[in-house]
Amino acid sequence: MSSASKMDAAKIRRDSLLQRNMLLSMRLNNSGNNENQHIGQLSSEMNSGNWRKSLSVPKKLSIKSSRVGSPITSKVSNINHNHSNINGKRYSPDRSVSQQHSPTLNVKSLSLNDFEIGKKLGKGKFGRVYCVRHKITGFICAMKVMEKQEIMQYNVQKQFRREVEIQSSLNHQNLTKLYGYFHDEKRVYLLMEYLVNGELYKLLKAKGPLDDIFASYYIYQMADALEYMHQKNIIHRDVKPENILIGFDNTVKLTDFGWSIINPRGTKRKTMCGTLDYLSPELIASKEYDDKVDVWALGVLAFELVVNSPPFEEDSKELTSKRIVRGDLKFPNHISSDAQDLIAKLLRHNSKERMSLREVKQHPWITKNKPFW
Ligand SMILES: Nc1ncnc2c1ncn2[C@@H]1O[C@H](COP(=O)(O)OP(=O)(O)OP(=O)(O)O)[C@@H](O)[C@H]1O
Repeated sequence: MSSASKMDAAKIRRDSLLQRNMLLSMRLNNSGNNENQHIGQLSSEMNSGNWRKSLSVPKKLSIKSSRVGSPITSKVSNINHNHSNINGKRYSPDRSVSQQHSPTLNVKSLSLNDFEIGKKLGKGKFGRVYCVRHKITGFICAMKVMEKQEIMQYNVQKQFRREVEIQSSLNHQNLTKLYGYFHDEKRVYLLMEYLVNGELYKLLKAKGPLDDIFASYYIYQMADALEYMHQKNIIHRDVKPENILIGFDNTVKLTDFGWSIINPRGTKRKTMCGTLDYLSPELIASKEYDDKVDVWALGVLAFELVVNSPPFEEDSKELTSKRIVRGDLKFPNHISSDAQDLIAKLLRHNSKERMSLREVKQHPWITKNKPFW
């Protein structure tokens, strides 16, 4: 190895360690955070309502460490400093995430009292997500807290059950893992893998557009995740940067399975869903569709990563829809010809002509950039 590449390798290792240490030095505290105090006061007594009914979540919580080994020098290594600003207890500095025990916990027997509640990571339509630490094992994960009343009020019990069932049935390095869930009188708590570097959407806003090395690495990982889902007859239906979280070493993970659906091979769907900029022509035209809608969304994602805006964006929804249906795709001059070729092959109006996810992973844009990941 040349001395320059040795230095690069050392820097990559340092960046990787820095990220890991940031997580380890995270402090968790309930003080000064009313919402957290509120959660802390909750009764942890479990009841046996309908919430458990028909859910096939894993009985055991088997927690594994993050992947170790760094690819590209981290463009995201600095975006997460806010995660270390939590006041309170400090984790033991001599235990890295990868060295944490892999405890096997019975999820059903867990309660809120078993966790220290840390920083609020975000808020969705039906709940808030916190970084939490399991008190006995020291394991860190993300906890999504949802009010039962809200779930019932909006009549989304069925959608919620499906989301939990689908997410807990998936096991892939580029899909956010759901370890399990428990509930008490008022709330349901989902325990998920904690993705330390937040949403891809925020990275794009802060540092986009991405260069081909980063963008191709992210697209490769998403293609692999979607191929795995499609092999299991599951369509995600809401691929977009807001639903992609970044972990260590630029690992990206698809999340939010709220729109995901099990779609047996050969059958077609009709429900309109997703986010306009990422909708395929067949969805816009309310035609029948299949898993190729995710392939289209991957093309929109690839375009957004390298250009920093979605390909058919216009001032109004109507104009955007028209451009999508027309297939009015234009590339800025600076986009590499390999990237253009891949994106154009993903954004084919006729869904049958869209490139397969396997072909995506072997496309020259991917293979030429792979050595630099
Ligand atoms: N596993 C996780 N690790 C780290 N941060 C997370 C994790 N899950 C969610 N978050 C953060 O919490 C925010 C809220 O997540 P949540 O899943 O509740 O809603 P959402 O997917 O953003 O929106 P919606 O509920 O509208 O679909 C996310 O935007 C993300 O920033």
